[in-house]
Amino acid sequence: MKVVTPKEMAVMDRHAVAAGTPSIELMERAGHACAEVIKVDLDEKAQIIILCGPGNNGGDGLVIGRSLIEDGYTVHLFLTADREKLSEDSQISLKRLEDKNIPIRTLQDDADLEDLSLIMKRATHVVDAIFGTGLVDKEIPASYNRIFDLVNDFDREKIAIDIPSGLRGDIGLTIGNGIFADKTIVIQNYKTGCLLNDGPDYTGDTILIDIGIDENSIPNEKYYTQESDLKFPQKRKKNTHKYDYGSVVVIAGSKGMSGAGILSIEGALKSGGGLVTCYVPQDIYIPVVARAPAEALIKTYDCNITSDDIKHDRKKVILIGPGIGRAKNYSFILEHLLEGSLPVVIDADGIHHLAVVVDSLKESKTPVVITPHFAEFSKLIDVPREDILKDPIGYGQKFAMEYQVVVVLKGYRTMIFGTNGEIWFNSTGNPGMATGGSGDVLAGMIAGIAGQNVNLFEAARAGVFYHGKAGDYYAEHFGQSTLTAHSIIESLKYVLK
Ligand SMILES: NC(=O)C1=CN([C@@H]2O[C@H](COP(=O)(O)OP(=O)(O)OC[C@H]3O[C@@H](n4cnc5c(N)ncnc54)[C@H](O)[C@@H]3O)[C@@H](O)[C@H]2O)[C@H](O)CC1
Ligand SMILES: [K+]
Repeated sequence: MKVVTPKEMAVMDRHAVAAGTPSIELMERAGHACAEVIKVDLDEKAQIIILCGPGNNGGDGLVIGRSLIEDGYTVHLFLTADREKLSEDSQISLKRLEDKNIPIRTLQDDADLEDLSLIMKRATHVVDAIFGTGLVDKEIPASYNRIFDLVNDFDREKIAIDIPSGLRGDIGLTIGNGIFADKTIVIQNYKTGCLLNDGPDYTGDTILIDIGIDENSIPNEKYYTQESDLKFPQKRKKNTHKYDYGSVVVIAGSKGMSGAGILSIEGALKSGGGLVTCYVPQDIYIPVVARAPAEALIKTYDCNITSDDIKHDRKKVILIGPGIGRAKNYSFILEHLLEGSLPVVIDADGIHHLAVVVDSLKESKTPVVITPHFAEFSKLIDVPREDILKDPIGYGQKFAMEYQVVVVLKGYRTMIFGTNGEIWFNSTGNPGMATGGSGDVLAGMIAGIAGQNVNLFEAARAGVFYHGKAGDYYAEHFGQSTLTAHSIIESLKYVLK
C-alpha cells in the first residue's frame, strides 16, 4: 500500500476525475464511508458536533452530517468560514443539506464560539473536518486556533477526517497548534504527515477507508509495510543444516557495554540465524562468555580485524557497532569490512565511526545497511536534526541513493530507504520500545535474517517489522512500561512463525 504526500494525493484525485469519477462523487463516497466508521461507536444518545472548514475536507464533513442525520442521529453542524468561501464541491454538499432543511451555523464571532462551547458540554463526539490535505504552510488565523483549543479541551471522542486540522499532511509538523484527535479516518492512503514527526501523536488511532481511487497513477516510491509484503520467513528445506541459516558475525561490546553484543546475538538467533559468532574486545571476554547464550561462539579480536579474517566458516553477514563505544578507533576496521565481500550491518557507535570514512561506502561493492536514529543520522550527514525533521524523506532518500546504502532511519514509524529510491514506512512498534538495548536487538535481527539468504533491504524491512510486532505483542499483553529489550526477544516466538 502506497504512502502519499498531499500533492501526490491530489494527482491521484485528478486522475480519478479524468478517468470518469466526478469529484463530488469522490466527496460523497468519502463522507459516507467516514459516516459508516463513526456510526460503529454511536448509540441513540449520541450528539455529534461536526466542524466544517472552507475546503473539501469541510465538504466531507457536510456529507457525514447528512448521512448521520438521515440515520436519525443528533448532529450539530458548524461552518468555520463564510458560505461564499466554500470550495465548489462543498457548496454543492451544502445545498444538498439545505434542500433537506438541515440547519447549519457559521462560527463568526465570540457569541458563536460561546454557543459551540455550550453544545460541547452535552456532545459525545466532535468531528474535525476543518482542514485536510489542502492546508497551506502559512499562519492559521487566530480565530481557528481558538476553535482548535476548544476542541482539544473537549474530553470525549474527537475524530479527525483525513488528517487532524493544523497538522501538515507532508511532514507531520503543525502550523501553530493543531487538533489532537483520538481517531483519524484516513481517506484512501496514508499521508506522509500521519507517519512522520508529531503526526502519530495528533492522529491517534487511524482507520483507512477506500473510496476507489487508483494509487497506480503516481510513481512507485513510498509504501506502508504489510506482513504480506515481506519475503521472510521462507519455508525451510528438509535437507538442510545450520550453515544454511547463518552464520552471522557480530562485532560488539566494550568495557561497560558488554550487554549490547549479547542482545544482538539473541536478536540474530531468535530470528532464525543458524550460527552466531560474536567478536568482543579481550577485556570483556569473560563477562560476555558468562552471559551469552550457549548457542553462540565468543571470540576476541584486535583492531586489525578484516573481513578476510572472519570469512572462514561460511560466514554470511557481519554486524558491527552495538556497544563498541567511541574510545577506540573503528574507522579502519569499517574500511576493511567495506572492502570485503560480506554484507555489513552498521549500527550505533559503528555509525559514529563510519562518519570519518563515509566515502568508502561509495567505493564498497558489498551490500551495506546502516541503522541510525535521527541524532546519529544528523551527525553522519552533518545536517542539523531540525533540518532533517523538516524533510526526513528527502534526506534519507538522497543519502541511500548517493552512497548506495540501505538506511533504516529509526523512529516511531521507522523508514527503510532502499538504494533504488524506494521507501518503506514500518507499520509496527510502540513508544515502549524506546528503551535501552532495543536497537541492539534490531541490528541483530537484521543480520540474523540477512544470514538466511535474504538480501539486506528485505532483511531490513522484515527485521524492523517483526521487531515492532514483537514489541506490540508484549505491549498488548503487559503494557508498555515494563517493556525491555529482552521483552522483544522473548516475544519474537509469538509473532515470527
Ligand atoms: N482524494 C481524496 O482523498 C479526496 C479528498 N477529499 C477531501 O478533500 C480534502 C482536501 O481538500 P482541499 O480543498 O484541497 O483542502 P482542505 O479542505 O484541506 O483545505 C483548503 C481550505 O483551507 C484553506 N487554508 C489552507 N491553508 C490554510 C491556512 N494555513 N490558514 C487558513 N486557511 C487555510 C484554503 O484557503 C482552503 O479554503 C482532503 O483532506 C479530504 O478530506 C475529497 O472530499 C474526496 C476526495
Ligand atoms: K481534518
